[in-house]
Amino acid sequence: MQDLEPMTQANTITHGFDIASLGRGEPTLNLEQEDICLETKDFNLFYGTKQALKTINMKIPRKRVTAYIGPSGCGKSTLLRCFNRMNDLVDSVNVKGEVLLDGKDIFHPSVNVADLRRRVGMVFQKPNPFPKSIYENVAYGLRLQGINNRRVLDEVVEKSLRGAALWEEVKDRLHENALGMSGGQQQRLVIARAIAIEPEVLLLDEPASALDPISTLKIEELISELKYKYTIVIVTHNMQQAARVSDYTAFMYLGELIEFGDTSTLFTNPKEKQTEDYITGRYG
Ligand SMILES: Nc1ncnc2c1ncn2[C@@H]1O[C@H](COP(=O)(O)OP(=O)(O)OP(=O)(O)O)[C@@H](O)[C@H]1O
Repeated sequence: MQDLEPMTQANTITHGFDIASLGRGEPTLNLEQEDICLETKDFNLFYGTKQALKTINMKIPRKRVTAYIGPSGCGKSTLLRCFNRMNDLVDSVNVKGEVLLDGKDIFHPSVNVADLRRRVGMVFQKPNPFPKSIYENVAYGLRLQGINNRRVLDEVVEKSLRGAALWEEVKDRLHENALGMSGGQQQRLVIARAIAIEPEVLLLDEPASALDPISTLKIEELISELKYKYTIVIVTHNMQQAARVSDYTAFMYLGELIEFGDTSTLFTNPKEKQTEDYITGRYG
C-alpha cells in the first residue's frame, strides 16, 4: 500500500472536509503579523449568576474572516453579540474584562453605543428586512443619519446592492416590497443594508442556516468577497462552512476559548484534544 500523503492524512482526520478549499489559496496566515481589529482581554460574561464566557483572550485580525465553532450553548453567539454590545439589551448581563475595537474598550462609559453599532454591523440567522421597498431597506441607515439627497442615496443603494451581489437580480424592482424576495435574496439585502453605512466589522450569526444550499453558496461566495473590505466574524454550526469561508477559526466549549488559529491548521492539525474530538464528530 502506498504511503499516505500529508493531505490524505489530513482528510482522514477531518472526515471528508475538502481540505483543498481551506484557506482559498491564501498565502500562509500568521496571526502575529496581522493588523488586529478586535481584541478581548480577560473577558467574562454572566447571565445573572450563570457564567457564559470565561476569561476569553483573543485577537481578531482586520479584513479577514474569523469563524466561531463549537457545540450548542458554548457561548459563540453570546461572544459575537458582545462585539457590538447587543447583550446590553439583556437585563441580567454583567461583563468583566475588555473588548477593544481598534485598541479602545467598547465597554468604556464614554462609548456611544449607537456609534459602535454603526461601526460594527450585525446580520442574524433569520433574514429581517423591514416591510419597506428594497431601495428603502438599503437607504435606511443613511436616512437615519439625516441623509436624504436622492443622488447620494441612489449611489449608495446601487453600490451596496452590488457589494452584496444582489444588484443584477433586483435593479428593475427596487421599489417593490422586500418581503416579496426569496429568503436568500432577503439575507443578501440585509447584508447590503449593513454595508450601506460602511461599517468596519460585520458580525454574521449563522447567516446561512435558514437558507437552501444554493443561497448558502451565494452567501459564502459573498463573504469571501466582502472580507477584502470588512473584518468579518461569523458564528456557524456548520464546520464545512467554517472551513470553506474562514481564514481563522476559534473553537469554544462550555464558555471557554479552547483553541484559536488559522483555519487550515485548526482543522488539519488541532493542538487540543477537545478540538480534534469536535471536528472529527466525537461530540457536539
Ligand atoms: N438571554 C439569555 N439569558 C440567559 N442565558 C442565556 C441567554 N442567552 C444565552 N444564554 C445561555 O448562555 C450560554 C451560551 O449561549 P449561546 O447562545 O451564546 O451559545 P451558542 O454557542 O451560540 O449556542 P447555539 O449554537 O445553540 O446558538 C447557554 O448556556 C445559554 O443558555
